[in-house]
Amino acid sequence: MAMQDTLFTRQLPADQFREQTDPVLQLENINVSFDGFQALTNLSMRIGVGELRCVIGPNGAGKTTLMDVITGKTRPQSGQAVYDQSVDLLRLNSVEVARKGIGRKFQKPTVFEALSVFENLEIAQKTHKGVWATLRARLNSEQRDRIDSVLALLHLSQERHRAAGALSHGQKQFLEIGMLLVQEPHLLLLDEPAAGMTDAETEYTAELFRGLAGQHSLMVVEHDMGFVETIADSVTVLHHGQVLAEGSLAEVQANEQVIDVYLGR
Ligand SMILES: Nc1ncnc2c1ncn2[C@@H]1O[C@H](COP(=O)(O)OP(=O)(O)OP(=O)(O)O)[C@@H](O)[C@H]1O
Repeated sequence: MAMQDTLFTRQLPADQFREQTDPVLQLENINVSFDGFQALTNLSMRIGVGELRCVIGPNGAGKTTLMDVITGKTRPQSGQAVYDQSVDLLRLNSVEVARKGIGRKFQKPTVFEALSVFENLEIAQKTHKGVWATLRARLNSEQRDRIDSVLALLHLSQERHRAAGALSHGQKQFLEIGMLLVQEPHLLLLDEPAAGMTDAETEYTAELFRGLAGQHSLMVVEHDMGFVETIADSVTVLHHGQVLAEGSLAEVQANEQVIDVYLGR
């Protein structure tokens, strides 16, 4: 069995009937305003099962607000957000959203610096299951195997006993992705994952995401167009809180409005 297979989200009985075209996430006419400022306007988009979607757009376009809505941090004034075709995300808080299988990585890595790499993954795995009380309990072999595969996948096996604070910036970013993967998410939201990485780390991140897609659905917010070009199945361009264009990378790159507001001539 390939390592990637062992990382597959535990299948639900219904999964065998699902197609990649089934939406894992459906947003319909989302509106968010802050004190009268309209941050998202009638925003609709859907992400398919196993799809790798990049979201691009100028500063202030609403990319972070979009992720905040999906993860229960910001409540829209109106609209619908349905996960996995049945879960109404707008009724859930951030913790409940995470438990449903939506993992989010913020731009700045937030690992526990004083703990080892392994302990960071262990805590992520245990707290996800809501078992703070049993934090001292030993991991079962399945959990340990999963941590080992995640360490290998992220090229962190050699660092397992090192304090997370001693890792390079790029390695911390990988560790944080690992902290999501041990929770077996269906949908991963990643905010500028390649920011501050070396060229080699960026290249490996691209390879990693390509490997994760198919087994997980990914929404990647990214400014680095080179990175977007290497990973994107499909791209959504946001502008002034609205979807300006959506399609394959080639399609959005050829779109005159996208060139004007974002890519430049
Ligand atoms: N809590 C808030 N209160 C008021 N305005 C906000 C709030 N959060 C976001 N905004 C505004 O909403 C708009 C969209 O912001 P958002 O952070 O979603 O954009 P972004 O596309 O993520 O930008 P960047 O690429 O700079 O991260 C911005 O004009 C921002 O100033």
